[in-house]
Order: sequence, then C-alpha cells, then structure tokens
Amino acid sequence: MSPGMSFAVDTNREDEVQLESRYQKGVRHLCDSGITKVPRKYILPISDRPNSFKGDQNAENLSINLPIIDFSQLQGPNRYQVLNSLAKACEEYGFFQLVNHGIANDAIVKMIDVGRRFFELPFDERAKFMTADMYSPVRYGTSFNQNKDGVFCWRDFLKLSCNPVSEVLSFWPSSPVDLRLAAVNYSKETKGLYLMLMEAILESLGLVGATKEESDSLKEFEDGSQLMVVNCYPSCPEPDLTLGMPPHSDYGLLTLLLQDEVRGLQIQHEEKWVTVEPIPNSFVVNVGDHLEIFSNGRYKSVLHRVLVNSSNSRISVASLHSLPVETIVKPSPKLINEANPRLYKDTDFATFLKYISSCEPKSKNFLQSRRLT
Ligand SMILES: O=C(O)CCC(=O)C(=O)O
Ligand SMILES: [Fe+2]
Repeated sequence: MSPGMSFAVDTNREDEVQLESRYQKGVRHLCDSGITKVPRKYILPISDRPNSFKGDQNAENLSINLPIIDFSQLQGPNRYQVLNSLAKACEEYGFFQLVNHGIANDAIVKMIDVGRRFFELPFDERAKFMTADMYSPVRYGTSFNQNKDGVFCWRDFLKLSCNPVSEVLSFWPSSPVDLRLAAVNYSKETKGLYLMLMEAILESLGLVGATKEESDSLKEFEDGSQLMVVNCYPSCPEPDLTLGMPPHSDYGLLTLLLQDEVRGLQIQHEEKWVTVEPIPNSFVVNVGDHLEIFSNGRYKSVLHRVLVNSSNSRISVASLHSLPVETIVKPSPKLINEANPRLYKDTDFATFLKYISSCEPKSKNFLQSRRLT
C-alpha cells in the first residue's frame, strides 16, 4: 500500500470516529448543528422504513381509534361493563386510551413542559447524565440501545428511576430548577393511577379475591418498580428514512404514556402499522411483556414504534411499571390448567438486561425468548 493510500484510510477512520462520537451526543445536538439531510447512521434499510409497503399497506394513511376506557366509570355502578371492555382491549389491541383519569391537568402540563425544557438545556448540562450503567437512577441518551444499534433512531431520552424516591431524587437533574418537583409529583400521580388500573386488570382476569395470598400480591405491585422515560423526537429533515423508535414491546406490566398533540405513535394491529390519534387529556396505556407473561398470554404485549416528521418536534413521557426488580415474573398459577398450559418461563429484570445487552432488540424478541413453545 502506498503511503498516500494509508493516509487516506486513516483520515477516513478518524472522520468516522468523530462522527460516531457526535451521534452518541444525541439527535437534538445533531439538529442544533443545522443539518439538512439525515446522516447515513440514521438511514434504515428500505424494508424497515416507515412507508415500506408490506402487503397492501401504506403506513402513513392508517390511523386507529383505540378502545377508550373511562376511568371514572370504573369507580361507579358500571364497573363490571368497564372491566369487560378493559379485558377486550388488552386481549385484542394490547392498548387503550384512558380518559377521565383524575390526574390534575397542571401535573401533566408541568411534566411535559419541564421535559421539553430539559432537552433545550446546553448539551454539556444534559451530558452530565450520560452513562452506560443500566441501573443508574438517571440516564440521558439517544437512539434505542445506543451501545448496540447499528442504525440509530431519531430520539433522545431522559430516564428517571422512581423508587424509592427518597434515594433517587438527589441524582435527578437539578436543572431546569423545577424538574425534580414536577417529576416527583407526576411519578406519584401515575403510580397511584397504575395501582388502581392494575387492581382492575387483576379483577378482569378473575384474580382479585379475599384471600391473604391475593392481598399479598397486591402489596407486591405497590412495592414495584417505576421508570419514567421522557422521549424527545426533534423534527427531522427526511422523516421517511428513519424512525423515532424501532418496533419494540415494553418490558414491564403496564406503561402509561403521555404524548403531546403531535402524532407519531404507531401500533401493530391486525398485521398493519396504525397511527394512534392523540386525545387531549388522556393516557395511552399498554400491556407490557410482564403482563403478557403473568396473564399466560391472555393479554397481549403489542409491538409499537414511533414516526418522526419534518415540521414538529414531539415529546412523550412513558411511565413503565412492573414488580420489584428482583422479583421473578411468571404466569399466575390460577390462570394455568389443563386447557391452558403454561406458555412462558420464569423471568426477571436481570435476565432482561442480559438479553438486551447481548443482542439488538428490534422486535418482540425478548418476550419470544421467554416462550416455552
Ligand atoms: O413516544 C411514544 O409515543 C412511544 C414511546 C415508547 O414506546 C416508549 O417509551 O417505550
Ligand atoms: Fe414503548
């Protein structure tokens, strides 16, 4: 090899290292530098792009009105009917929209607003929270699994572990100054709502009764883990080439998702990608892998993904709830019998982390890996 050629190769490698370290800083940082095209690192293979035709579908054109669950009705004389609708939604869609949920609008507006302002902070301020430690009480990062993803997605995130709040609070960002207050308040409100929803879900599965064993298991839900994820999807110059989040399912029992007014969330329904229409003052609630396992496959943890667009940036806040991290998740023994054999292996958080750290999670792989058949 001539000296000239070796120089060219080294320069390219240096460029690539520089670019890679730039991408690791996040999409917001990239956009602030004034790009007009999506860099190669974010360009998906044609078959994975948002508008790739699968069958006769053009993903952009389909939207869906998810089943609506009126939370206030759950507390009244119509509880039984609402429980039936809840069961149907979890079986057929894995998703529903929760209205009249009782959380004050102020708590919601403040959470979205403070989340948005966090991503407007100078990069160095956000960078303090970059870490590869999955157990850290706070993590700022980008893409889906930034240490593994070959193609990056168009999303930055702030993850806040919420329990116990007294132990994690001092690790959370102190800027914007009102972040801790808004996030603690919001996490408490969503935890309360989750517990009431979980009780309804147990009842809809026929699992709530008067035995001591059953009250103990409710206590386990109260002590469970909560992770809040603020997702930031900056507007994107070429939204057809990339995704804000790739197809994935959520690992926990239930996720309560707050999205702003910008569309972007798509779920897989009847083998098509359909866009969830945002409803003001509602939560999108979805069944996670742990609930599919716990219900022995009756309730479905459904794949979803996020589209980006060229005119608006989008913020969402996901609150993911599960059992305590050290607890083994398994199908409820009461839902297994000769007609309904056990379908999933035991699992726990450590198994999940090992799984996602060792392979690129692009689809419902983790859950599939827990299937017995
Ligand atoms: O931003 C969204 O609409 C979805 C976010 C999501 O799926 C997640 O955080 O797991
Ligand atoms: Fe998700």
